[in-house]
Amino acid sequence: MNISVIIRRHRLLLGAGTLLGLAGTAATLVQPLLIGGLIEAVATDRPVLWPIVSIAALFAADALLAATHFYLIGRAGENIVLDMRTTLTGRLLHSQIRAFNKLEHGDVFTRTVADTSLARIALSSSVAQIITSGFTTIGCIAVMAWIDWQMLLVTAGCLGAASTIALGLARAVRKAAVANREDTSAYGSGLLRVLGALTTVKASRAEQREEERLHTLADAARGSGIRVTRLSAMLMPAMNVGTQVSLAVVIAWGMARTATGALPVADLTAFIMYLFYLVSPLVMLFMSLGEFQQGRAAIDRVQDLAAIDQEETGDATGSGTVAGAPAVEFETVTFSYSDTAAPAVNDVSFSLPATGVTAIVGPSGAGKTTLFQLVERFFTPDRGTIRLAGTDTASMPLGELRARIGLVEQDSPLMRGTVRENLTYARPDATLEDIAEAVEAAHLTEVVDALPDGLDTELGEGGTGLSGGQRQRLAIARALLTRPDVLLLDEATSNLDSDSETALRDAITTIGARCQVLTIAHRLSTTIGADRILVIEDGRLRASGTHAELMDGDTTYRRLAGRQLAPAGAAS
Ligand SMILES: Nc1ncnc2c1ncn2[C@@H]1O[C@H](COP(=O)(O)OP(=O)(O)OP(=O)(O)O)[C@@H](O)[C@H]1O
Repeated sequence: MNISVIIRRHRLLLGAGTLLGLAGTAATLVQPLLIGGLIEAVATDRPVLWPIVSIAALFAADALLAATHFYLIGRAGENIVLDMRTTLTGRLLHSQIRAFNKLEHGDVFTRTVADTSLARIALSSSVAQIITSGFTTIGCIAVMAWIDWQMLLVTAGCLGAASTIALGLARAVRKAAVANREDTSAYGSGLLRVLGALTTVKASRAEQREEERLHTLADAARGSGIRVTRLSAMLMPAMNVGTQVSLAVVIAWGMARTATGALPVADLTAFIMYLFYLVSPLVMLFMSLGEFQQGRAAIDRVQDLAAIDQEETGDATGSGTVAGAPAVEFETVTFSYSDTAAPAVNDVSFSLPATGVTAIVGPSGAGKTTLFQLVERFFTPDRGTIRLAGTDTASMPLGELRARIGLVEQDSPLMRGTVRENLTYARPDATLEDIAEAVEAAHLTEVVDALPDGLDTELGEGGTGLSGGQRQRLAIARALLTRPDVLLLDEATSNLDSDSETALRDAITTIGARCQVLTIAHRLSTTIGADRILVIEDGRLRASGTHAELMDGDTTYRRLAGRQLAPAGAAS
């Protein structure tokens, strides 16, 4: 994301808002001169109607310009934040899984929600404020010098000292505010971490410990927040003292000079009014500079996140299928998660026909899930080729590749929403007949019929409201709705009751008749019923065959089958 491109896109609104702000400032600056003129007219007995009308018109113009300036800059700011958030969410959704896995979710949340807001303030109101306050400050000083340069020197001395203190304070406020943002972000991340595993926290009786940890984090945020308030609280009084001292000096010296006739009363009044007008823009200038600095730090954080590596979507050169080709083919595929790690998949080759059930078995950490990640192109192989219906997946458009595959993960992520919304997530245009067919193939018809509102039953976060087995079969039905050529299924390791287990096995058999089902099997009943079994160990394909063949010929399979297959303590 390029911030200057985003600003350029909104330059019209920002420019118009700033121009109106400047016009409003000019209107403010003329006011004391006109009031001085009015005083002079009264003093010299000249007609006062015209000065009064001009002052009233100027007040009205000032109010109108200020309101329009505020609205336009606010609107530009909201447009900028929308632009940044839309770009960021797009970049995150299309990011490479490898890069995304490295991110801390709480931090992503803070950058997307809070930092974009700070960036908005910096890019819209702070910049506009710096320009208009700067203009007012320079304008006031210029007019004051024109009225009486000696009194300006006195004022500059007093206000200059106060400004130096204020500048130091503004810098300290900025530093403290950055620390406060980091502390708040740490509390947010901590909270997200705990809420994401609330059942584990409860089961581990860690509520008290987590409460204390979160309290410590929240307390750190309170501490830095109080520091921001303490420093900000001194900013205004520092400027006020400067103003009061300069005001006292200007009034005393000015009155003495008016008494001798060296300074007209109207000039003294105008000078004092400019002195008042000068203070608030000066404070605003310092505060806006501080805000802008804070915003710049936020912009850096947003830009950092937006630079996340993107998935290659691929071109159309790899489209299409080759008639009669195997559904899935691995040819000497090798893949490591990092340069230093041992290969998670090592020189694996196999070929699977258009239909049937293939079970993958192997000890925990053998590389079974990694095979799925490679088929989906969440990661790309270091060596070798993966083909889907005869076409190299590396050259296939990503959308086409994933449309041909159905993926059902072990913990079957369902989302908050109705059963129907969950089912049609990958195919929102599915008809009622399509839904009924997929639900039937996943052996879920009776379950859905028994739900209080059928397909319209609301599920909780992560699909709560259904049993683990039902959740996984719902995920299978969801995958089936896209009519995939290949269904990748990571069987749940959790113990299913015998009804659920039978339903799952029957569903796999039914679906195996219409596409290739590649399942990471944790149950003996699945491998016994499979057309072929691939035994994976240490990333290598060590054997393949039917249950009977492998029981005879492969020691690893025999050992796993003896343990009923699910790797002991598997937690993948
Ligand atoms: N995202 C990742 N980053 C780095 N290493 C990983 C990642 N995912 C898996 N690994 C490593 O790759 C190897 C294979 O993991 P994989 O998840 O494919 O095994 P698995 O056979 O599916 O295991 P399980 O049966 O326990 O689910 C393991 O050594 C694991 O530590």
